[in-house]
Amino acid sequence: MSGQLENRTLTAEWLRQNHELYTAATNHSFIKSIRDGTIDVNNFKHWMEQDYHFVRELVRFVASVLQKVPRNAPEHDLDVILGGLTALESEITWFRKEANFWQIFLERVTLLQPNKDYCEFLKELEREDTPYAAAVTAFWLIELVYCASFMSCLEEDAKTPYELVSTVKRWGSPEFHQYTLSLKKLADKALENASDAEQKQAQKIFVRILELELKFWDMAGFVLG
Ligand SMILES: Cc1ncc(C[n+]2csc(CCO)c2C)c(N)n1
Repeated sequence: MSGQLENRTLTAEWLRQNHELYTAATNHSFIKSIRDGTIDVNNFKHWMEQDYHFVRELVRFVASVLQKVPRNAPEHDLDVILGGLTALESEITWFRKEANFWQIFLERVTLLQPNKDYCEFLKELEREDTPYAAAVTAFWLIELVYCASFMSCLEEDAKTPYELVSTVKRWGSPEFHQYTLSLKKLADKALENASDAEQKQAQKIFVRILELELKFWDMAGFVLG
């Protein structure tokens, strides 16, 4: 019963409506190459150096979501977002440690256009005129794409290379999946309380994020000489 009820939420409806784009963003050839063990390590390094800088911008975005949590919301709602924000600190530490292992110099990275475009979009979402409903929906989806992508690399028949297992466990773990479900609940609750115009705005942002995620993976495929 709960499954059926869950499917009537707006987030579930938008996932259905954008099934093709969502599948493209979560079954990308980059992820498939990790899953089947054929990944070129240079592609992986390339993704990692770009993603580190993206995650740094994401810190500001998540802080903006935190500020928008309505004051009359249950305490738990603020705690969920705060948990996401604090998790980013260990995320950044992890990136630095991994970068050391892979001999990546994070401070020398040139941001590529798809990354710049995504960070610019985050800046738009950080603005005060982006309502909470749209912002928390965006946050949920950004996390979901990574969770769904990396979960596939942990399936029983996956041949994920040993050196990448710790990476895929970060985002493909059951704990992280639970976290994305907590965010989904917050997003659906906020969307239910939002006006039609705000719902439409959130829906547009939803599609834009899937497009940007797809382009971000595409970027990982290009290895600079
Ligand atoms: C392009 C891009 N999109 C989404 C994520 C996902 N993500 C960002 S931070 C974080 C951990 C939160 O605790 C996760 C899962 C990413 N890294 N890069």
